Amino acid sequence: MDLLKLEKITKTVNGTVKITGSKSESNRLLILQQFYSNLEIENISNSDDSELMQKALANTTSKVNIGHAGTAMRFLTAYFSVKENSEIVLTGSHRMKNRPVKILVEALRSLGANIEYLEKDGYPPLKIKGQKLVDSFVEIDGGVSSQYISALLLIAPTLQNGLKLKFKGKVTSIPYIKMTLGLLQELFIESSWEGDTITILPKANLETKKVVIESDWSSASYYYSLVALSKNAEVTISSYKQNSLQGDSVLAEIYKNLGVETTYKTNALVLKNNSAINTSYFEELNLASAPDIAQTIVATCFGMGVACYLTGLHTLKIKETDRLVALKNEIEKLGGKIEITNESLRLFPSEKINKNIAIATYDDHRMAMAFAPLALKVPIVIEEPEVVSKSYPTFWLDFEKVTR
Ligand SMILES: O=C(O)C1=C[C@@H](OP(=O)(O)O)[C@@H](O)[C@H](O)C1
Ligand SMILES: C=C(OP(=O)(O)O)C(=O)O
Repeated sequence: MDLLKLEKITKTVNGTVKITGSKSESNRLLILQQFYSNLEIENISNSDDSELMQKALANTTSKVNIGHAGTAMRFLTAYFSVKENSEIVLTGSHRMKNRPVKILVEALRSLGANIEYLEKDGYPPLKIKGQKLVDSFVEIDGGVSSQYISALLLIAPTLQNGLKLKFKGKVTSIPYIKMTLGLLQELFIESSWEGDTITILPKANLETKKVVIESDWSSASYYYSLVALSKNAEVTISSYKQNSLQGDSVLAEIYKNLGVETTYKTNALVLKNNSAINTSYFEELNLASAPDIAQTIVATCFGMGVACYLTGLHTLKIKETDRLVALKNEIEKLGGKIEITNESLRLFPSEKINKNIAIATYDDHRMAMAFAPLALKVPIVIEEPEVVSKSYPTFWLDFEKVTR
């Protein structure tokens, strides 16, 4: 097993880092580029998930393997369903074969798609025969993963009559749906969201258009954590926009309560530690809109000895790993006290952190990156550190740059 031993960081965290483009925006725009070939994209993410997406779209064989990339799996299921005269087997890693796609497959089938399960009912691998979908109304459960909704919205403008999508029940991870609508809007595709229904109008062609992708906000979370855990720290990260399409930009507000001040300076974020902590903010924090930063927040709060009660975590169990269980296991190894349910997590304040603990990462990039900043408190070991490449391949180089 590969291990990365991180000595205790003694330096004040300081430096400048350029972070790759948002993987969520990249994977949406890559799909849209297939439909609108004069769309130009700049600052595409260099993450494994976006590289796998590009490879899949360029594929000329009968099988595509998208590894651990959830967005690629879901968006490509919709994409291959409308790619006329194509026939493809879409598969992924062992974990991907256990991440559900039934809600999306049923919605696509109701629009006329031809999709078959090759192993377990409701899960990849899928055999997809692409064809013209004639229907333009779909009803879908929005409470399990917003990726199913985004997948449908991405193909919607190519359908003859566009799409009316009606939600059954609650909707989760809403900012990701808004991101999809925001990108469609940038391509002059008209949409509306009224009550429980999203309507997308058809669009056949696009005038030449360039979109510059903002850097990844989920990746920024690890710098927020480093700055929160290090007095006098100052880190500049680029390139960010003042009006982000990424819901994880809520980090600026959340970490303000952990003593991190964010300033925008010509496309960059300057993060400074001002030690002004507001522990009551964490008495109940609902993360249904920003599930990917839950691990970072738990690790920061643990390192700072701040109690937190996080709710809205119902999607964490079906991500790269069951993130609730993974967090419980690793925080307990470090000597912390933590309780979990299927949708919430309670961390108790702790003063002591065990040294030289090997953190298991469960094929989950965010477990590795979220726990690394704890090296500011104790020497710590990260197992299988290369997992970071799923979203942030140069993470360890950048981490080194600001901490050593
Ligand atoms: O649409 C997207 O780009 C994403 C949506 C979220 O998933 P869920 O909607 O399943 O929570 C998020 O966790 C994932 O990392 C990326
Ligand atoms: C959940 C994530 O990704 P995905 O669902 O796209 O695999 C993530 O990046 O944290």
